Amino acid sequence: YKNPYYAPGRSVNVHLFEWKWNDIADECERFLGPKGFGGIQISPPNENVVLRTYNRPWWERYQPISYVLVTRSGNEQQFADMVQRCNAAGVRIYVDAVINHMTGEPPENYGTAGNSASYKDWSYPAVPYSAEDFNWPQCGIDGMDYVNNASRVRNCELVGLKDLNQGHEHTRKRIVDFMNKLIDLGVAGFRIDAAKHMWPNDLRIIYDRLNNLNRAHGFPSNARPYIYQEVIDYGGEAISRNEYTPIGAVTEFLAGSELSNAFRGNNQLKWLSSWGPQWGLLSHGDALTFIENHDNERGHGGGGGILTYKEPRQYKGAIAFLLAHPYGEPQIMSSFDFWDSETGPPMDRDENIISPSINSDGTCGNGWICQHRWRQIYAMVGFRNAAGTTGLNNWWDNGSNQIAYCRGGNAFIAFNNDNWDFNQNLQTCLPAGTYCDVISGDKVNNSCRGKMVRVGNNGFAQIFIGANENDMMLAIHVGPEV
Ligand SMILES: O=C(NCCCOc1c(-c2ccc(O)c(O)c2)oc2cc(O)cc(O)c2c1=O)[C@@H]1CCCN1C(=O)/C=C/c1ccc(O)c(O)c1
Ligand SMILES: [Ca+2]
Repeated sequence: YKNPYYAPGRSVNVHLFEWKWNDIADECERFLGPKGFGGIQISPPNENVVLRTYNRPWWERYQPISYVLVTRSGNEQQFADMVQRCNAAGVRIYVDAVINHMTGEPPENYGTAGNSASYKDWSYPAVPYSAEDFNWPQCGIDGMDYVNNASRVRNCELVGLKDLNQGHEHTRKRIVDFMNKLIDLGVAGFRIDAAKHMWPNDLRIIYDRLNNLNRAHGFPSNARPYIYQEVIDYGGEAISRNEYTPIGAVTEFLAGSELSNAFRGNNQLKWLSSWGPQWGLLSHGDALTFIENHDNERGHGGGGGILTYKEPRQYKGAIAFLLAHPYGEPQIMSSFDFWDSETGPPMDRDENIISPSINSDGTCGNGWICQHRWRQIYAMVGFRNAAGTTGLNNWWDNGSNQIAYCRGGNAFIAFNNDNWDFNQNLQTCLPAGTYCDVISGDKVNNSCRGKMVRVGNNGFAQIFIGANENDMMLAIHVGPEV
């Protein structure tokens, strides 16, 4: 359950938050495939409640009405078409699975597929779920439960959302059928939303009933779905992410909080020489790493001070470090612009999601940020692919915020977060030759749009990063990006 089954040579997952299936399929063929992305996390594909009263907040997609595959992102046929086209382009699809709960008791009682629910009777007829499928007695999780009552965190309601009982056979069957349908359509795995709120043993039983990945989509035989479990755990709670690592990978929130802290300048970059489990992070094979996610980029997913696209220079630096370092399975966020913690995706007056527009320089418009299309970010996807399975070697630092390291003999990166120039003759570990710094400009048929770096026969090169340059890092690597 810990293998993403990326196509050969690919290594990075991008969360295309709230994108429509048709737009994702197009993006796989026109950008993500060619640029060497490994996979996409998509928004929950199952019917969610229509929260018109709150002006369609982003979190309505985390309030299920049924497992019917119709949302504002598209219908089942468009979903199947997206998976088929993305797999054909070498890009995997991971589904955000909301299986801890259904809706609460919002003013509306119908969903994006037009199905209704009657909350008073605990009835969700389009699944179908009834009272027996939920945890009793009805109770609410309060703040203190997170600290000292693990059972209530699992068996009580998260912000009033009706809490399913994954220990009940019928409920399990409905969940397993939902996930197996997606596997048979060709997806490579799942993000398990709110995993902290479900018993690990119930989850294990559910995972073990999932089908092997569909070989018609290019997966090897007996390939188990990739499972990464959302467990928000900064320490100090009754529930530990270590309860979930035996059954799948886990979202490592400390990666984002620690790298945000370091690249904000609150911790010297030199300390990152020991980055990984020595920092208290999960072991390598268990960790899905990221800077920010769809929840904490809005500032209330805990951890505070997480870097987002709103602070581009430090943000790009932190992402470059995350992607350049061998630790973890990294995921990057691709957001729409927001100005408060509720804002939903860009929509027209009929509340349909508006597609991203693609500008002539390759960036997005129509309210979409498309971080994955920022040169400094997609360049680091190519860097990580080129680094492959190599480790980290030849670490160098200046004792404060200038650092550099190699990935085997394949790649070299340097960072300057001090306020004076980085100007050093360093070992790049690369074969002699001329390389383009992929951060400062694209490499276009063997000429550099940005800086050029000349590596001598001994692997050394003069590395310069001015303190006031647009970006704080310089990255060079061998071979193709894909
Ligand atoms: O103020 C809110 N929520 C209370 C604070 C955040 O608590 C939530 C957590 C949560 C937060 C911190 C934890 O340590 C934890 O164990 C759980 O996970 C969720 C997962 C869901 O599928 C749906 C939800 O409504 C939530 C949620 O409200 C607003 C209004 C309702 C939705 N919401 C939100 O803020 C929605 C947040 C949300 C939605 C989806 C997610 O995957 C997520 O991580 C957070
Ligand atoms: Ca629960």
